[in-house]
Amino acid sequence: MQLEVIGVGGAGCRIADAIRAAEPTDHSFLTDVFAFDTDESDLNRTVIPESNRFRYGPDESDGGLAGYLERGRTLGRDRVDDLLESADRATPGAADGVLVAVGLGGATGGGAAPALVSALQQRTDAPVYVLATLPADREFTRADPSESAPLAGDPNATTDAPPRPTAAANAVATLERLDGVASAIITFDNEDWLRPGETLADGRDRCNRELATRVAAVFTGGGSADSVAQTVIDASDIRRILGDQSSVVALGYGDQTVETNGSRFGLGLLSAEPDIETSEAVSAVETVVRKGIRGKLTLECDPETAERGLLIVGGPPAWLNRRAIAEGRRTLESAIGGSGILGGDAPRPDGDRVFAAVVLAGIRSDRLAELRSAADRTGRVD
Ligand SMILES: Nc1nc2c(ncn2[C@@H]2O[C@H](COP(=O)(O)OP(=O)(O)OP(=O)(O)O)[C@@H](O)[C@H]2O)c(=O)[nH]1
Repeated sequence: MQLEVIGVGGAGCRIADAIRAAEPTDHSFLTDVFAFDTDESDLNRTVIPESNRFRYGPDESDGGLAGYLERGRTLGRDRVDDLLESADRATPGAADGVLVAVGLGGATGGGAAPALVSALQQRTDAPVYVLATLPADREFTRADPSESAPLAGDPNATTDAPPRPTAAANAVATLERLDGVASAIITFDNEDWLRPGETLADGRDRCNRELATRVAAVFTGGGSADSVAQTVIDASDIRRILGDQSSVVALGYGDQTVETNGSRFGLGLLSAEPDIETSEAVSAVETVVRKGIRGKLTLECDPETAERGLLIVGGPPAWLNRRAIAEGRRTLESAIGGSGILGGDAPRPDGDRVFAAVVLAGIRSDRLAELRSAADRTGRVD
C-alpha cells in the first residue's frame, strides 16, 4: 500500500526518519514523509528533505516544550491547519493511509497529535493511524523508589528528578484524546525495548530501527513487478485488521537469514531459483512465524486478547513454502482470541531473509494499566 508518514515532535520525527530509511529500494511504499516540530535543532538532525520539515510555535518554544502538554495542545490546535496547508502533500488520494508518528510522554507530539489526526480525518477518506511510543519508567520514576516522584510539572523538582516527570501523565492524557479520533493506535513500549540501565538517548536509534523494520514489513505489502504474491495483502486488508475504532495494536516480527545464490543478474537466470529442501523452507517459515507471534512484541500483551490478526510471510520466493505459510496462518488463528484473521505472502526475489510480520489488533495490555497508575501517582493531566 502507499503510506504518508507525518512525524511530530522529537520522537515522531526520528521515527519518521527511520521509516524512510527502512523503505526497501525495490518496494517503495511511502508517498511522502513530513516532520513537524517546535524544536529546530531536533528537526535539522533528521535527514527528511528540508522542504518537508516544518518548525512551528513562537521563538521561545524553540528547543521544545519540556513536557508542558497544555502548551503543546494549544499550539497544535492553533497550527495544524497551517502546517497541513504548507506541507506540499502528494495529490490527495495518492496515499491509502496516513501514519502520524509521535512519542507519548512529551508535549509537542502528544499535544498536537489529537488535533492533527482529527484534521487529517476530515481531509481524507483514507484511515489515519497513529504510531505511538510509550514512555519508559526510567523517564518518570526516580532511581530510588523509596522517594516519591515529584508532581507533574513540579517547579521544585530537584536535580535528581527523572528527566520527564510528567511522561506517564502526558501519555495517558494523550491516549485518551486519541481514542475515537485515530483509526488505530500502533504502540511501541520504550520500557520493554530499552536495555537495563540504558538511557533513551543511547537506545533510541536502535529502537527506532526495530520499529521501522516492523512498520515497513507490514505496510510494504505483497509482491512486485517481477514476483507476484499468491495472496497479496493490500490497503483494504490492512484497514480491515487495524479497524477504525482506535484499537490498540502491537506488532510482532521474526526473521532468519537464508542462503541465496547471490545476484540474480551476475550468475544468470538459472541461479534465480535455487533448489531449497522443502524441510528447510518449512522450518524457516515455522521459525519466523513462531518468533513473530510468541517473540517480543512492540507492546507486551497476551496474543489471546487480540480481536484481529494479520500475518505476512516474506522472503526469496523459493523459501516461501505454501503449506508452511498456511500452517502459520492457522497458528495465528489459534493464538488470538478473536476471529478476524488475514494472511499473505511477500516475495522478495533479491532478499536474503525469510520474515514474518504479525499485527495484533484490539489487544489489551497490562502496560497501559501500569501507565495509568503511574499517571495517578505522578499527577494526572486533564
Ligand atoms: N522510541 C523512541 N522514543 C522516543 C524517542 N525520542 C523520545 N522518545 C519518547 O517520546 C517521548 C516524547 O519525547 P519527544 O518526542 O522528544 O517530545 P516532544 O513531543 O518533542 O515534546 P517536548 O520535548 O515536550 O516538546 C519521550 O518521553 C520518550 O518516551 C526516540 O527517538 N525513539
